[in-house]
Amino acid sequence: MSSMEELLAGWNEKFRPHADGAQLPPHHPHCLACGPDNPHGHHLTVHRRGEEVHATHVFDERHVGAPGIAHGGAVATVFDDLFGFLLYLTGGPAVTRKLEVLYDSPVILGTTYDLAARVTRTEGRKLFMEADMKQLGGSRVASASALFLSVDVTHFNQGMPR
Ligand SMILES: CCCCCCCCCCCC(=O)SCCNC(=O)CCNC(=O)[C@H](O)C(C)(C)COP(=O)(O)OP(=O)(O)OC[C@H]1O[C@@H](n2cnc3c(N)ncnc32)[C@H](O)[C@@H]1OP(=O)(O)O
Repeated sequence: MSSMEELLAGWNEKFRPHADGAQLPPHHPHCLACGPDNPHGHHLTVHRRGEEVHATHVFDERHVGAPGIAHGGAVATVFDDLFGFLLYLTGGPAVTRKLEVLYDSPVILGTTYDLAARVTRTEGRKLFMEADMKQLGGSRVASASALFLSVDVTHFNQGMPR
């Protein structure tokens, strides 16, 4: 089976309907944000909650920017990937065209944060999304908005070894 055939076979399984409350599958085992087999990754676990996706996350020393504080790029990575989990609810592949992050307060290493994301609007191939990151039961530390564009699964052929 070629890599592309394997990708397509796995893809169909991932896009089956997921029950409310269910843990959603990682994009692939080595995904930087959610892949369980990526030693540098965030190992994000994400659940469906109604029409939103939710995660709790603790940034660690691998994600450090200023001492004790998460790197802004690491925070953006987690938001981008969380948006990627909404595709299991919208039912088809899409990729990030635009991502904007607002950093309200430093994201502190070793602290648990709650994240939630939702689709706010669709327009043809365009998916507009919003997300926020909060201290547990507390105030918002960052928010993000994104535009994803739906693509055919053959889009991912561009990353296959030649
Ligand atoms: C298991 C497997 C793992 C699968 C793993 C999935 C993991 C998800 C992980 C998280 C997500 C990622 O990191 S994804 C990786 C990062 N992103 C990427 O690599 C994407 C790179 N960019 C691209 O490949 C391309 O630019 C696309 C596909 C995004 C768009 O190219 P295109 O298909 O040619 O589309 P294009 O004609 O430019 O635009 C389509 C429509 O959108 C509009 N449009 C374009 N940009 C904008 C904009 N900023 N604001 C408003 N509208 C816009 C256009 O005017 C047009 O409107 P109209 O004329 O139609 O009205």
